[in-house]
Parts: sequence; C-alpha cells; structure tokens
Amino acid sequence: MIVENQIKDILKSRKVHLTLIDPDEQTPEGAVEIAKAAIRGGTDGIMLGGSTVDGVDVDNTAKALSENIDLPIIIFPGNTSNVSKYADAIFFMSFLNSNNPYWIIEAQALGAPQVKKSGIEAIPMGYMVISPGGTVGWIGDAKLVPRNKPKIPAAYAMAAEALGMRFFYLEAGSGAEEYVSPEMVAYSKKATDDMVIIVGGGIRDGESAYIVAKAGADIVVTGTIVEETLDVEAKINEIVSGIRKADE
Ligand SMILES: CC(C)=CCC/C(C)=C/CC/C(C)=C/CC/C(C)=C/COP(=O)(O)OP(=O)(O)O
Ligand SMILES: O=P(O)(O)OC[C@@H](O)CO
Ligand SMILES: [Mg+2]
Repeated sequence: MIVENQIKDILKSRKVHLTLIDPDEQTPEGAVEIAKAAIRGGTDGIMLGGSTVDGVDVDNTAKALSENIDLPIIIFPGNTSNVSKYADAIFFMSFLNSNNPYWIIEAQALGAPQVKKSGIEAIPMGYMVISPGGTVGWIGDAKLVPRNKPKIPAAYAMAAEALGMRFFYLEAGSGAEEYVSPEMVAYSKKATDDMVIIVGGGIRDGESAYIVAKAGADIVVTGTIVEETLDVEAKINEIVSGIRKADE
C-alpha cells in the first residue's frame, strides 16, 4: 500500500507519530538503532532529513533503514540532493512562507526528475514555518509567522488545499524553545476539509504531544528529543502515550 494511504488508514482510528532522524547526526547504523527503539516505543514511521544535510548521508541512511525496518521511510528534504530510491516516499513540499522562490517552487522543479526516476511516492505538502523557526527558518528565508497569529497559517492551509496539497506542516523549527500553539493548530485544522495536519518543532514530552494532538494535529513529529535522550524507546513511548490520550 502506498504510504499516504497507510497513514490515512491509521488516521481513521487514531493519530500518528513520526520520528525524524537527521542523517547529519549519526551513522546509518546508529540511525537503524534509533529507528528500532522508536518502533518499540510505538512510532508509526521514520522521516529522514535535515536542513543542512548531505545527499550521500541521506542515501546511505535510507538504504540502511530500508534493509532493517518495515515501517514507512519518508524523506523530509532539506534540498534537491536529499532524494533516495531507498525511501518509500518523500514529502514533496513547498515552503509556502519563504521569501525566496527557490524554496517555493524551484527546488521542487529541480528535484522532480530525480523523484520520478527514483520511483518513490511524492506526497504533496505545504510547509509553513512559525516563529521562532530555527535553522530552517533562516535557511529557507522565511517570512516567519508570529506565534500568536493563527489566522495566517490557516489562510495558507486553505490555499494549499485549494492547490491540491494534501498535507500541511506547521513547523516551529527543529529544537525550538516553544512548539506551535494549540490555537494555531486548531485554526488550520478547522479551516481545511481533508488536510492532514502535521505539527513539529520543539515537542519534547508527552504533555506537549498531547496538547498539539488534542488541538487538531493528525501527525506529531519529534526529532531533536531522540538525539538528546539515552532511552529512545521510553521517550517515544511517553510521546506516543500523550498522542493516544488525545485520541480518547
Ligand atoms: C521537494 C524537494 C525535492 C525539495 C524541497 C526542498 C524544500 C522546499 C525545503 C524547505 C527548506 C528546508 C531547508 C527544509 C528542511 C526541513 C528539515 C529537514 C528540517 C529538520 O531539520 P533538522 O535537521 O532537524 O534541523 P537542524 O538542521 O536544525 O538540525
Ligand atoms: O527536532 P524537533 O524539535 O523535534 O522538530 C521536529 C521537526 O519539526 C523539525 O523539522
Ligand atoms: Mg537536526
């Protein structure tokens, strides 16, 4: 089954957790160990990417993961080089609030032939970076959305849906001090009909995962916390439990 349908199938009964692995931060073998622990902790899939990552690292890590785990591997591209045939899918994303057309449509045009050639599934996604925005806000030349202005990303979410995008990512930036506010998540969710709302950046514990999931996130992403914790399984389990609580 294609990854998008797999995710949407799960969403019929509960919300989804994805673990972001940054190929910059460990060896492919290390990534496999983290992914296995995250799977034991209850994650539903692995996102692979970083805002400054080398394509060779993505490819090697995707290969190692594909040989060792069964869950979907989805590329979260930092640039056109981050395409790998070893992944199952790629979030084919447009950085909607970038000031630079490169991140809105040029990188996608430059990357599209490779995606086609690799045969991996492209999942159309609008990507919206909210203050503080972190490294990705800086690299992507973002016109950062103020944290307390939920109507702005909601309008972008509506536009993205009208353009045919099926996923919409609210990003506070990897390792952000503050995650996206629940009001902002709720506005974007309510403004759209069938959009899968993804929320990430700065989510570190079960409570914050619960708050964004309860507010309307369909998918909660955590990345940095995995790099910082010794017991990945227990940490992911805590976050997944928070998400499950929002399902009740
Ligand atoms: C669809 C294709 C082929 C390319 C799209 C490329 C686009 C639009 C990228 C958006 C801008 C960008 C740099 C996104 C990076 C997203 C990402 C992988 C963030 C997570 O990165 P981390 O590695 O966790 O953060 P640090 O780099 O701060 O560690
Ligand atoms: O690393 P964290 O803060 O979990 O953020 C995850 C993701 O939204 C970053 O692109
Ligand atoms: Mg990182």
